[in-house]
Amino acid sequence: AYKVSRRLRYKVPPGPRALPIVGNLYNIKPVLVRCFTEWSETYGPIFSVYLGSQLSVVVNSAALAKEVLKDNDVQLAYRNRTRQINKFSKNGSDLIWADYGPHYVKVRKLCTLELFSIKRLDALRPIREDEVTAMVASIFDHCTKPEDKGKAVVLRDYLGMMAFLHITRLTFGKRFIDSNGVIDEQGQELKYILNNAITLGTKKSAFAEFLPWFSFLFKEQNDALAAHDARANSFTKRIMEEHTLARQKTGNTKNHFVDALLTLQEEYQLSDDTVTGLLWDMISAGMDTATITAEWAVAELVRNPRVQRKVQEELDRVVGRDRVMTEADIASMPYLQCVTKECYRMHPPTPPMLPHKASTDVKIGGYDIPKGTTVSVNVWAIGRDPAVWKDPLEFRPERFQEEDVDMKGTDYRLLPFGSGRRICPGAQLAINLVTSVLGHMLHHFAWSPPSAEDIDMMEQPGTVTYMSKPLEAIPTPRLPAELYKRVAVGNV
Ligand code: HEM
Repeated sequence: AYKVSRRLRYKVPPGPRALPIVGNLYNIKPVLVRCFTEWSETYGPIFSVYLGSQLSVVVNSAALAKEVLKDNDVQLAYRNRTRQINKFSKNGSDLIWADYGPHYVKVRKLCTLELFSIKRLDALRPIREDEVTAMVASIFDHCTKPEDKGKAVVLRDYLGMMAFLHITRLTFGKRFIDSNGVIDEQGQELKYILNNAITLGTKKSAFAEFLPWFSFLFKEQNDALAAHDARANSFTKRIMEEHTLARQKTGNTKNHFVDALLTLQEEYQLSDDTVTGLLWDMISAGMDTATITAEWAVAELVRNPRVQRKVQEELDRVVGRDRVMTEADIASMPYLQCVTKECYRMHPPTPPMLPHKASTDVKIGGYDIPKGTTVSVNVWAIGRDPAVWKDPLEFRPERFQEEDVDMKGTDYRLLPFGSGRRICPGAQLAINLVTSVLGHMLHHFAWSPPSAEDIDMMEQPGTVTYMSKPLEAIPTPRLPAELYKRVAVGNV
């Protein structure tokens, strides 16, 4: 009766037929962005989809993205927390899962002014360069072994390790790897926690969130979540204690996030749950995203040798062949920056973004969006929309030389980091890291495909867009051997 009365009161966007109880869980295809893009061709640029009984609205055009992220920014700045996420995030006491309100505003201010300030990003640059050059060194070691010469490497292995070491170092202030290159005991524990979080999110009990009839699975889920929480908390507590001790001993405050948060805890009146939640937010938001973008970028460059050569010409002109590039060189390499942008256009790593939730009734595209509805922006579809991009399926960085399009939230055609008050606070950090990774990879190596077969450019199922098949490519060194050393930094 409630549903019927709601249906009569509201004119919600059209969408695929939803069954009772399961909604559209029965006909959602595994690669979410492709499924949503197909549905937008059938039902229009705004459509409804039911995850169980939860109404979700997906928008698929730049004009509608503006309505969501600008015109109704405040009203759509809540988050939808499932029971499981509520537990993980301690009822949204972090940033990612907090509803918009005084807590959110305070924590967001802390992120903008303190964690992601230009000064701090600059102070943390040596960590980025250290990890990128360490990755280059290990690819070089591998591909120059006589038995591996000319063979393809699985790039994700290297990118994943670099991203793991970078984000954990940035957040927890430690490199969890010993002098033999083996992940130490604490690092193994961290890896376990991260993998377990993914497992918990994909277990059958996670579906119980959408299907109340399966709530008997909650018991199993609750136990697993409590055990996970205890391990993650004890890990974080130990790291925090180590840092507090080191600070007391040396009197020095380091630049990484754990030290920053502990020293600002009183000033910003942050609970322990918020400090812990913020640390894990940075790890979960900042790890896969960089790996995904860099892997797609190299895949595009292997498929487009013309573009690869053009970047290498720019690198040789600006950096030369007798030194290693640094982030400071990026400003002088406009074509490399266009390549990064083109990759974010075609392969945004979190394409339906994080769903926003309506805190009140709003109207989008002339339709009613009742309070409590979740709203997603399909930035993958927008980045490939022929109405706004010429030849959208062609990887052509030159389009950004012809027209400068901002990718940090002011142009609704290109929104890899979202826009408005919930825009990704790590956007500049991510752009710096990915551009630096690409620059180093192309300066140090020429990349070629392992066979004449075209690379599989399909996405993996899920909400983040990993390549369905990890990229394999052959690296051929192009600089003198002494330039392949890790540029290690000490205590940042
Ligand atoms: C390629 C890299 C990245 C991409 C494409 C990306 C993209 C996004 C997107 C689309 C959102 C959701 C925006 C919204 O809800 O409207 C987001 C949120 C967020 N990102 Fe990123 N991100 C990246 C890297 C990072 C990094 C490196 C960090 C931190 C170290 C980070 C931290 C966050 C946080 C904390 C939020 C939640 C913001 C909020 O809810 O207010 N991200 N990101």
